[in-house]
Amino acid sequence: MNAHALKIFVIGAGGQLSTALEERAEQHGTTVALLGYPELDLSASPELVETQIFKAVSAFGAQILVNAAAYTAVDKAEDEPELAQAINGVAPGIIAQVAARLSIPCIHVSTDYVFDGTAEGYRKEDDPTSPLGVYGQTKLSGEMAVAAATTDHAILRTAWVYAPFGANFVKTMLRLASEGRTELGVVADQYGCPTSVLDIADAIFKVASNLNAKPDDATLRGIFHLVGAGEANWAEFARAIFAGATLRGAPSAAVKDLTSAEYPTKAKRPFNSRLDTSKIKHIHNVTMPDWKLSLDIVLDRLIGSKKSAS
Ligand SMILES: NC(=O)C1=CN([C@@H]2O[C@H](COP(=O)(O)OP(=O)(O)OC[C@H]3O[C@@H](n4cnc5c(N)ncnc54)[C@H](OP(=O)(O)O)[C@@H]3O)[C@@H](O)[C@H]2O)C=CC1
Ligand SMILES: Cc1cn([C@H]2C[C@H](O)[C@@H](COP(=O)(O)OP(=O)(O)O[C@H]3O[C@@H](C)C(=O)[C@@H](O)[C@H]3O)O2)c(=O)[nH]c1=O
Ligand SMILES: [Mg+2]
Repeated sequence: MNAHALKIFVIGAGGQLSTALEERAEQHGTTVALLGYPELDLSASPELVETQIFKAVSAFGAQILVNAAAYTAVDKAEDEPELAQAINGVAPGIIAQVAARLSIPCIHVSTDYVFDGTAEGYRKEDDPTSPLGVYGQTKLSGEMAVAAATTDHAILRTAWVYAPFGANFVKTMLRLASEGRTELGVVADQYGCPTSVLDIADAIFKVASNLNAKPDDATLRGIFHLVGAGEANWAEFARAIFAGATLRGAPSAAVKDLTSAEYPTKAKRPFNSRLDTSKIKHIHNVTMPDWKLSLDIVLDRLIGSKKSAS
């Protein structure tokens, strides 16, 4: 182990992002420690949550604190607003307070669902927020709690996250096809930027290193949009997944375009979730790959490499 390795403490374990951070720590020359459920329950009393996190983070001697935990069940959140608010709205403020007490930067992760998706084009960091549902509302209050607790923060808004592990849209599509579904209806009127969690993790290591190197540089702090390059609607994303599955000899399904009205869900989703990433590129020198290239990497891990045509 590198004695000079940056020490990063991650809240959350077993989720898409926490798993990716753990997996990629070494190749970034960092040492990562994680604390997640069930050892830590972010919906427990704020006093208990703060005590547990403070103890673990200070014992590790962390130089950066990353919150990778969240309540991410968008529809279920409509029925459990208090639980979602405790985890997404309140806990991030406690985590950021611990970072402030220890004088270390806090990196927090948020979502495109803080926007209502009614504006055209790509959203910038200071565009007005207006979440449509409980998940987005609670994530927005988490952003505000972090900002209120410490100026030494980076809030990274990402979207449409997929990974070779955990629960995500790519794995859901592949599973439905492998269960024998030959046609799937998928919404084609919600647009956004699919993002590989492997790219998010790489960006977080870069941002962590920048924050650590320049503790007094305010321009490195604040809100940043961090999504895969390019754009898609969910039906296009599904078609790309199945095209990749076919090339790898795995089961695929035909995709039928649906409107959101034809695919009713408990929570409303934004129609336009496209995020502009020029700020993080300019300030942190983070360039996100095209989502189609990153999808290939994730599909290689999930179902193997492409079969050669000859
Ligand atoms: N997934 C997506 O499409 C998107 C995610 N984001 C944001 O990215 C971040 C990472 O999300 P991602 O990794 O994809 O999410 P996952 O759902 O894969 O992981 C969430 C993690 O939070 C943990 N968690 C949930 N409840 C608690 C609790 N009460 N106490 C402690 N830990 C808890 C989960 O643990 P357990 O599994 O044990 O419940 C899990 O490890 C989150 O901030 C999310 O809001 C933003 C945009 C899109
Ligand atoms: C499974 C399925 C989903 N859909 C639709 C529902 C939804 O509009 C879209 C994607 O489905 P999901 O369940 O992955 O959507 P959802 O859980 O809303 O995904 C969101 O998760 C949270 C955590 C975020 O922060 C967002 O960025 C976004 O990634 O596709 C279909 O149209 N057909 C299907 O067969
Ligand atoms: Mg979901």
